[in-house]
Amino acid sequence: MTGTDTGTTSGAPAERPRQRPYAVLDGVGKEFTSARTGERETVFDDFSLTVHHGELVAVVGASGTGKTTLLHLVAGLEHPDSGRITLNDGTLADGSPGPTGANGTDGAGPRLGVVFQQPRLLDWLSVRRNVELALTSTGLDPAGASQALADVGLAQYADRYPSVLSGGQRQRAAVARAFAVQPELVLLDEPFSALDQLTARRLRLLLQDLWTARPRTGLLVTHNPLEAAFLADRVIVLEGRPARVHAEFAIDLPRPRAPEDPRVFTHQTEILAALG
Ligand SMILES: Nc1ncnc2c1ncn2[C@@H]1O[C@H](COP(=O)(O)OP(=O)(O)OP(=O)(O)O)[C@@H](O)[C@H]1O
Repeated sequence: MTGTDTGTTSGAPAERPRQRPYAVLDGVGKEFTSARTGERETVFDDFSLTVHHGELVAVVGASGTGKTTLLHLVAGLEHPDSGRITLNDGTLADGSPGPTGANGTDGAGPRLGVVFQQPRLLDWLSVRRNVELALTSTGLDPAGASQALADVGLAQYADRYPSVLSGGQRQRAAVARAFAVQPELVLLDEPFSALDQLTARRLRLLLQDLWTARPRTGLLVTHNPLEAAFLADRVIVLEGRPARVHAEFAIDLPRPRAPEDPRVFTHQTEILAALG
């Protein structure tokens, strides 16, 4: 394991942060009805995975294996048909039919920060207002928006509208919105795959800076083995239908990491090989 920790500042006896489970999927099953054939597709069957406190787990795998579904299950956007999902020891969802919304909970689940492939900003609000809205809707002080935008290098663009920003700046704003709420869990769904290579590289470095400043717990879905090796503490390779963990890699490198570090490259090569 690396030398980073969860950022917990309490003087409690040294805890092993990456050994405490945070997100636990236990025997999860998930089926969909295929829009094309009308048949049931079992994406997950008896699937288990644990993400530990302070750990960033990257999920890679061929298209259609269920990476985004996995993220949606953890976000509470999809409900498992069977099994159980717990976040920080609280049940997020179990396989029983329950109320919709926050996946069968009373809606007071843990605070999530989510970054999607597209920034999903509200075009009629300034960047600052977009971030403020995330803060107020989670009961936080909107004044935190300025710092969150400064943290991603957007201080001087705070009062502009998303439409006048570049794609990279918009995605920076989306990252600011996700991190502004001080999330317990960060969910990243191919966050940089819509950007050109240079911009994606800069955003990865930014994400690493944010993570190094304050390590968090996270799940990153990506098609990019370099991104997985560079950012994650652990990489899982999903394969098959129903999906199973075909391979798993611990990325035991200290942060900050350099994308061109040969050790990152070695892990990238291993992941690529596992992807076949
Ligand atoms: N809401 C839905 N309704 C019906 N089928 C769905 C739904 N969501 C996902 N699926 C199906 O579940 C399977 C897994 O989809 P998912 O998007 O999780 O895969 P993925 O690994 O993220 O793929 P990609 O890398 O292409 O984004 C696919 O066959 C998809 O069509």
